Amino acid sequence: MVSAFFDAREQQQVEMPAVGVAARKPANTNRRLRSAAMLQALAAALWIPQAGILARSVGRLADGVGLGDMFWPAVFILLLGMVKSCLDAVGGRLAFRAARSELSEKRANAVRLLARLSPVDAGRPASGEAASVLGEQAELIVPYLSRFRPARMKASFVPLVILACIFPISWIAALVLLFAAPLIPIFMALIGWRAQAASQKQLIATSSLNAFLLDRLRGLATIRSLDAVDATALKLRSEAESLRTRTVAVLKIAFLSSAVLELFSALGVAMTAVYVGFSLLGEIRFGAWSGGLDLSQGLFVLLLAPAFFEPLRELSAVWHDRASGEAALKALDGIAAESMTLADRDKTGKLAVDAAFALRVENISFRYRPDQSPIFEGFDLDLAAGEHVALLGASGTGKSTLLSLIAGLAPCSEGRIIIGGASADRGHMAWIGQRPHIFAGTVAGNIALGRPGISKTEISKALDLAKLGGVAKAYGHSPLGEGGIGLSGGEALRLTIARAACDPDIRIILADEPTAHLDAETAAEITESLLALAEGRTLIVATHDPLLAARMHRTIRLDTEHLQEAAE
Ligand SMILES: Nc1ncnc2c1ncn2[C@@H]1O[C@H](COP(=O)(O)OP(=O)(O)OP(=O)(O)O)[C@@H](O)[C@H]1O
Repeated sequence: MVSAFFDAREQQQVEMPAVGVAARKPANTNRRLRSAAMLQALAAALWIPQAGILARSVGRLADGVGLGDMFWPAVFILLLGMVKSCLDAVGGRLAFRAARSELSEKRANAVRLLARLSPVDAGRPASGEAASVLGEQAELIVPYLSRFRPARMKASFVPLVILACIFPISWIAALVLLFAAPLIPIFMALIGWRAQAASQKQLIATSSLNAFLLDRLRGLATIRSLDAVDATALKLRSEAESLRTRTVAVLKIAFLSSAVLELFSALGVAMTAVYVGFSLLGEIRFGAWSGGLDLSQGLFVLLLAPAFFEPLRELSAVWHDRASGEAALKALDGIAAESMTLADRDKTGKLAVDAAFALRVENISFRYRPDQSPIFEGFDLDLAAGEHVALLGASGTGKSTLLSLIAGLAPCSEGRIIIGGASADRGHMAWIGQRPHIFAGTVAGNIALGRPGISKTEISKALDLAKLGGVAKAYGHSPLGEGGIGLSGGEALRLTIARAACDPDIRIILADEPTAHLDAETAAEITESLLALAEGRTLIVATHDPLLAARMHRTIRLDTEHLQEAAE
């Protein structure tokens, strides 16, 4: 078996919580994000009445009104300031919460889809890449939703309101702002296209560096033994260098967009200030409906001019959030796209759980990739309940593939597999693979695997059946190393047999070359343990071992050209 090296039960346990998380539907995130953005835009627009009161008060002071008359205007400005801060804070908080709940939903969905992926699919995303997208890159969605979206709404609403307030006072000031403003979005859009492409490349580089690193760390022993450390280090360096280049490219674009915006907003404000200044000095007598600007009007226009550009500057500051956020959303949504998924199996309660299961493979066809020649085409197989069968055949004839299809680790393109009279879920099957995963933990913990209702007595019975008592005694409460360090290949296999022996619901045992790479004595012991486990259960073994095959009720030869069945 190429990659389905884990216990089918473990796969199912991983799948369950993810489905549970996805089932909790958060409240309408888009609606919450819109309300948050509106609150923040309203807060920004409150500067207009503040500026109006301030300009009018200064004008009245210049006209000789006493300071005592400034009390109520000052109170209003203060009150408006407080309301503005509150609205901004509430809007920010709401946006952040909505963004986080959207992220959680997207993550749960991606995890659910990942858990549905077939472990025999060579095209599934690398673990490092999936971890990077889920853990690191997904976080970029939060600033995109909580900062960019409100900033975009502010930028499309506040400048228009300010323009509508300036226009009745001075059409020329409004015109200056109107001409300066569109240049900003045009340049930002031009830069934005490049920014998004650069961000996407940077995220891909991050994912591939993570995937590369994890893969090479797993194969460190092989790399050392083949003296390929230097070559691997060089490759790692070149991957890191490519990530550095792409990160710098993203930063360059971010700086460029800020520079463009600052330039145009500074020009717009400066031109307005020049006009207002000369107008107040009486040098310019056009552009205002009333002939010239008075101090209050001039000040009002001057106070609003920077506020006109402020939302656009804010938008520019978070512009790169959009590029990285959209790239992260795309990565998260596409992480499990176009991959082979596990076969759909009904979880039926009608199965007779106190008996072994019969198995019927009906006219199945299967290939891993569309460009590959079929491994099975119109293939049939019938197994009686409790029957023990060996699958024989030259390497590559599809023995492991057939076991995977029966386990539901990949879907058949045609035909069906009927187990116990129905489509059974994987909970009733045990997978004894060549490369069982052993977790860092005690022997007993590795057998129980946290499954509820497994008592100490059952574990000790399972240890006896798998002839693993000696090892468990020697380790006691000391943990095994990660990946089964401390166990021999044969002992690791026995541990898998013990795991299955603890589960009373197991009705079908699928064993993929359980005696491969073992010496004759250990192979014979494993065979005995396997037969003891399979008592009263249906057993299918893919093997090249004639001694193991001879102990089965029946052997079935899989050949590429034809299927030959030999009676026992
Ligand atoms: N995950 C996979 N993706 C694509 N092709 C695969 C995959 N796993 C196996 N194959 C191909 O499918 C064919 C059948 O492989 P399979 O592992 O089922 O053979 P097998 O009879 O179990 O071989 P062996 O006795 O060497 O274990 C082979 O040609 C193999 O290259």
